[in-house]
Amino acid sequence: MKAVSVQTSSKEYPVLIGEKIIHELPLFLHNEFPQLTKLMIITDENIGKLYLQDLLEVLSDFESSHIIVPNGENAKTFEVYHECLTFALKQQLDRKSLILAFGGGAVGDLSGFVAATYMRGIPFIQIPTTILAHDSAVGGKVAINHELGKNMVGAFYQPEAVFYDLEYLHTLPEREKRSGFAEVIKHALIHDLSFYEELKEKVKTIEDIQARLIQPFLARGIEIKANIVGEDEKETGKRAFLNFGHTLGHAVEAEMGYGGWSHGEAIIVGMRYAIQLSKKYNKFAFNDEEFTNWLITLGYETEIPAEIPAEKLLLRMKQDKKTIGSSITFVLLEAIGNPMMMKIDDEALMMELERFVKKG
Ligand SMILES: NC(=O)c1ccc[n+]([C@@H]2O[C@H](COP(=O)([O-])OP(=O)(O)OC[C@H]3O[C@@H](n4cnc5c(N)ncnc54)[C@H](O)[C@@H]3O)[C@@H](O)[C@H]2O)c1
Ligand SMILES: O=C(O)C(=O)C[C@@H](O)[C@H](O)[C@H](O)COP(=O)(O)O
Ligand SMILES: [Zn+2]
Repeated sequence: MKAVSVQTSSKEYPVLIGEKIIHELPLFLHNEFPQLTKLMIITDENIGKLYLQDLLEVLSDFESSHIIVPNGENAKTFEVYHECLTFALKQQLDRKSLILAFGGGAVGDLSGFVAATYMRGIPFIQIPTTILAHDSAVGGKVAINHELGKNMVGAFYQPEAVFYDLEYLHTLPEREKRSGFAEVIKHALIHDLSFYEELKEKVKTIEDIQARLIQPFLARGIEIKANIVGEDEKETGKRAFLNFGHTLGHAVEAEMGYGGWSHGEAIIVGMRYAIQLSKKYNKFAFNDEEFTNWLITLGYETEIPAEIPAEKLLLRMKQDKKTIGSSITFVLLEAIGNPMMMKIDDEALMMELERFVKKG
């Protein structure tokens, strides 16, 4: 088992990573929450079928209820958020109750937002089940989507702990492995050249993204994220680096209809775009061709579907949370491991966007 401590100004908590570590949860609850009244598990249809029964057995000492929400981005809606609050009220959760977010990033973001707002905040624990969730379960960004923008309604609200049991990863479909690995690549690009080189060396095909092999990469990604969030919990400065690739990525997700492209698929294209901007406006020396070929071998889309007009993406990017006034601010790289922020004007962005839209 590996443990990473996240130390933010609002809360310190452990991220426990390893196979079968879910069995440590009851003791943690007994020790840390001696007055615990009820548990409410929020999970989705897939995880509900695969693992809910096991989790209920692990938690048999506790009074618990569960709600099953739709899979994927369909969980991050106002309707589902409202249903969760209604369920919590009907179950009479109180301020000594605790929510368990059991699933991928969508369940984690939704459940965290429910926990942050129910009775003005009750504790929650993340039990991530995807590769991507090495990112989403850590750092306390919780949110639901609005049709006008991704994660537009949310909070910074840290979990009490993250129990990352890697056994769950064995059932992940290939597409979800790929999606999650995109955030691992992001962590390497913004923070650590040798980590990036190691990823290229060890992950040559999608089959290499397996639970056992990926464990140290997930732990490394979590350490990188924990360090950044520890310094800047509420994104007043360097936390924005974790948004590398997301300005265009979120625009693509929204424009494709949430869930049309997965989060990781969209930020791969977003990172390629930010890399091009970095080369052009920030003297970033980078072998883009080699990077793109690696992504293609791993099965990623590297271009934006032709049916999405560049103008619409530009408008979406203007609603990015890093935009101040009407200036779109990008996370660019000076070198691998050396990110910075830069405002880029619309004309330059449009010019570069045209290159990323798939030619019919
Ligand atoms: N809060 C943050 O800091 C942060 C960071 C990154 C991403 N996110 C958000 O996370 C979401 C994406 O997360 P995700 O990729 O984990 O997606 P997800 O939660 O939508 O899960 C993806 C799919 O995989 C299925 N699944 C999950 N675990 C499984 C398992 N072990 N076996 C089989 N199937 C499984 C789910 O049911 C779903 O259909 C996006 O909404 C994104 O915006 C948040
Ligand atoms: O934790 C962060 O900070 C991130 O930016 C991590 C991102 O991978 C994640 O997708 C996050 O939800 C994006 O945040 P947003 O503020 O752009 O919605
Ligand atoms: Zn992300």
